[in-house]
Amino acid sequence: KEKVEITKEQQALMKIITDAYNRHQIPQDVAKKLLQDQYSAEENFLLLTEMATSQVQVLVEFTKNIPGFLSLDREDQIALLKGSAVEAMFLRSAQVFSRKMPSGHTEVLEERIRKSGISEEFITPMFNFYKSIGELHMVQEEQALLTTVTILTPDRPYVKDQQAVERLQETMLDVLRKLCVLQHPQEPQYFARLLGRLTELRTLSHYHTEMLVSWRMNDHKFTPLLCEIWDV
Ligand SMILES: O=C(NC1CCCCC1)[C@H](C1CCCCC1)n1c(-c2ccc(-n3cccn3)nc2)nc2cc(F)c(F)cc21
Repeated sequence: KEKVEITKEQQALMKIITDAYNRHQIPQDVAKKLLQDQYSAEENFLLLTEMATSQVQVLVEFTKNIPGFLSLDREDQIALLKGSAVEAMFLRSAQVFSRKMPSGHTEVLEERIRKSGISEEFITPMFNFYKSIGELHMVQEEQALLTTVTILTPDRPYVKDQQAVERLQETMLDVLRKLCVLQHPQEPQYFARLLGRLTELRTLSHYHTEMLVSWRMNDHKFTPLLCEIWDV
């Protein structure tokens, strides 16, 4: 039975990433807003575009704290951000949905999102993903590292130096693997389950353009930043 040990530098790396992840929360708590009031499809769409725009800005700040990210080729940094922004947004949405809330709140939140204007066909896969993330009961270090691993995906479109990204991602995967073994000793397959969610996340993210244009309203407006990031 090999003894799993997180080295001093891996400890330091995890602290930098987790602190950065927690520092860059979304300004106002979208869940609280959705629990307070019921909004029209237009208002919900505007809320989504506002939240998504600020999430991209938060993501850019977060990546600056990933050791080694700023040493990557500048254009590759952009390609990684563009390629992971939608996945990072769904991952953060899943983490918001999975937060412990007073009893009954999650049900109200789910109902508000179901009725927000998203077309029916995407509701099930989205909530299946949210619930599968919730079942993992990730600690914040795991959440931060999972987002980092998602950002450092070497095979995003237009990445030139994939090996450099692969080396960074492997560094993060090694820490995440050890953390999973230490945090979930009863579940030797936990790390594999965690990575399996990234496959589910990529599939869900394939729908996002269709989800946007099928939002139950006319004349969908996007911010310039979202036009860059979302293929709309
Ligand atoms: O604001 C949200 N998510 C943000 C984004 C940035 C980071 C923090 C959360 C939305 C929200 C905007 C208002 C209407 C109702 C949905 N949200 C979503 C969501 C829904 C659809 C999409 N789409 C992406 C492409 C097409 N649809 N993205 C996120 N899931 C959520 C889960 C929550 F617990 C939850 F609280 C909100 C959530």
